[in-house]
Amino acid sequence: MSAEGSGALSNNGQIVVSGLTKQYRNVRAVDNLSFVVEPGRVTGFLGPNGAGKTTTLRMVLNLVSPTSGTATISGHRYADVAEPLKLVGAILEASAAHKGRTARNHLRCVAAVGGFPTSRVDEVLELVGLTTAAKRKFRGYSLGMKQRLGIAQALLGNPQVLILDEPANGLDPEGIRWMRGLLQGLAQQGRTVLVSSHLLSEMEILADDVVIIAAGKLVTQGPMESIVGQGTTQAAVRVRTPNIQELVAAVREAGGAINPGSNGAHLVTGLDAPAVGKLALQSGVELHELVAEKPDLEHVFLELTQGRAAIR
Ligand SMILES: Nc1ncnc2c1ncn2[C@@H]1O[C@H](COP(=O)(O)OP(=O)(O)OP(=O)(O)O)[C@@H](O)[C@H]1O
Repeated sequence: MSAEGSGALSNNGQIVVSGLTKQYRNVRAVDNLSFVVEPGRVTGFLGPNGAGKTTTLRMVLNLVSPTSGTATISGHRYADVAEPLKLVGAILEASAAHKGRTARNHLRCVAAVGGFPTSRVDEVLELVGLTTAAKRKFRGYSLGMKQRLGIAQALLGNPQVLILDEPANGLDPEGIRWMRGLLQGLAQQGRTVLVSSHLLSEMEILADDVVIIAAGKLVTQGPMESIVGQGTTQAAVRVRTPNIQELVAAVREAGGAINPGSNGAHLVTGLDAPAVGKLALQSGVELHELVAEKPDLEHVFLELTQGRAAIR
C-alpha cells in the first residue's frame, strides 16, 4: 500500500463504486452498480426495500466481499487502508455496547482500541449532545440515544468520510433536525457524507446529491435539484372553490383535467396556474386557493422506481 493510503486526509475522500455486484444464492442483491460520492456534500443513498443499499455499503466497508467490481475510498479499497477508522466513520445499525457500561466508558474503550486520545471522547459526546447522559448505563438508552452514540463512535477518529445507514431511525423530530445540522456541518468542513434513508422528505432537505438504486441497479444519480426536476410527473395545480361544477366544466372545455384531491381540494392537470386563474375569472368562479404543486423527491422516487420496488 502507498504511503498516502494510510493518511486519513491525504486524499480527497471520494467514494467510487465501479461495477459492483453481489450475487447471493438466489438473489443478485447488487447488480453492476457504479456511482461516485463527492466530498464536501451530503449524498443521499435511496432505494426501495431490498434494493441493495445495505449490501452496497457493506461492500464499500469490506464487510461483504463483492462477487465482482470494486469500491474505493480516496482511491483505496477499504481493506488496504492502514488506519481505516481515521479515514471512515460508519454506522450500519444503531450502536451496540455492553449494557452495563456507560456511554463514556464505551467510547473510551473504542478510543483505546483505535489509538485515539481519551480527550476525543468528551469532544464527540458534546458533538452528539450526550454529555449529560455520558454517565448513564447503555441499558437505559433509547434508540435515538443509541443512534447518537453510534455517531459519536463514528466521529472518534475525526474521519474524512462518514457512511451512515438509516441514521435517523428512532430519532424524534428534534433529533432529526439535529442530525441534519450535524451532517450538513460535517459536509461543509469538506467531509464526504453518505447517508441511506427511507425518509424522502427529510432527504430532500438534507442531501445535496442523490443516488437512487432499485433491484440492485442504479436508477439515477446527481444533484438533488436536477433529480427532482427530472420528474415527468405532470405538475398539478391545486384549487379550492365553492363553485366546483362551473370550474370542472371550464377546465374540461379548455382541454385540462380536474380530479378531487385531499381535504376538499381539486387537482388540475394539463393547464398551468395562470391559465386556471384566468379561466376561473372568465367563468365567474370564486377561488379560495390556487397553488402550483411542484414535483418533490417522493413523487420522482416513486415514478423512477415504479415496477422495480418489489420487496425481494
Ligand atoms: N446475507 C444474505 N444472504 C442472502 N440474501 C441476502 C443477504 N443479505 C441481503 N440479501 C438480499 O439481498 C437483497 C438486498 O438486501 P439489502 O439489505 O442490501 O437491501 P436494502 O436496500 O438495504 O433494503 P432495506 O431498505 O429493506 O434495508 C434483498 O433481497 C436481501 O434479501
